[in-house]
Amino acid sequence: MDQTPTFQWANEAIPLSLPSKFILPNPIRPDRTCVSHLYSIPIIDMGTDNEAQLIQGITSACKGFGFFQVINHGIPLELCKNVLDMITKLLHLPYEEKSHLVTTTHLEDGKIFKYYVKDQQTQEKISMWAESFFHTWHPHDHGFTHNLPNNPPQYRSVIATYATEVGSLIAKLLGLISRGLGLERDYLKKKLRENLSYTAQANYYPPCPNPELTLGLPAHTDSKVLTILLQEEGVTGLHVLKDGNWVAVDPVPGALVVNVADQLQILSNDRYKSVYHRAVTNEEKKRVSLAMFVGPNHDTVVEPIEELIDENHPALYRRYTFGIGVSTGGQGQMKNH
Ligand SMILES: O=C(O)CCC(=O)C(=O)O
Ligand SMILES: [Fe+2]
Repeated sequence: MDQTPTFQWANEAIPLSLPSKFILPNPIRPDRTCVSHLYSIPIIDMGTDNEAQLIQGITSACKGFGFFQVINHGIPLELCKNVLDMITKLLHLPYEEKSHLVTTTHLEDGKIFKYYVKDQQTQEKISMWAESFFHTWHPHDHGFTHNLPNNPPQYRSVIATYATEVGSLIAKLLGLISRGLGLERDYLKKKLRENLSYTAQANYYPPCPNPELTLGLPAHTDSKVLTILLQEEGVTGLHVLKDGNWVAVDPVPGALVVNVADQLQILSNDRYKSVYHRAVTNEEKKRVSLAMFVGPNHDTVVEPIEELIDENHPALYRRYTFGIGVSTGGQGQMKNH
């Protein structure tokens, strides 16, 4: 039984100083790493009529940053707000009411998990200052909502509506990304056998007494194909690695953050990069985000796209079956979704 001071479930009072089990070793503390304000990730207007320009913008963002924000994406902003509100309500429930959802098993469907990293020297687990609610989803088959909590009462219906909207956005983005790679619009969809797997992670970062000593999520890349991240406005927490510096991704009102994940890097034979990112915490404000991941199915074969390989661009990855090739790493450590 873990006797160290409890984390801070979202609804608990914040302690005056950070309990030791959250304190990261020096080299990976966020205050030790440089945060650059020289760059910001590209903002792409999905509402444009100029598709050639849209494809060009997405292509250059996938090559340069591996991240971009989309505006005029077609998902009602009111719905996005409701999603973040539902997540906040869920994680604000008294611990007794949500304890049945809490797990120590990584990636359990419909469960709340707390990430940790292992101290390289002592092998001790260091907890992240966050709660993450993980579940599967599907754009059309809303049966997945039975694995979601029924309190708050609208949680299931709000996430179901959002899932359909995000599904359409993903379909559109996969088409534009395919075109940007010089391929037919439905290439990636077909390559992934139209048989995609969908997972989601809602993250809640309570205010933290010493944000310089801990993280909300450690540096990681996402393991699927594409991630669509909805983040709360008015508080910055996401950092993206660019040329060795961390770049803060300030929320743009109404925008969603899109990032290339590992399988798209492999499919594109490294034309596009799956980039390290992390979440930092904040002294005054809580922060909420929802990452919607789309990836290959367990039995889908992944390999660099044939059309992108020639003498000058030899295949950089071997062919493998997604469910076998993906290493989950240590339980609860990042590489995860
Ligand atoms: O909260 C964030 O901004 C980052 C979330 C994230 O990277 C993830 O859930 O994989
Ligand atoms: Fe991530």
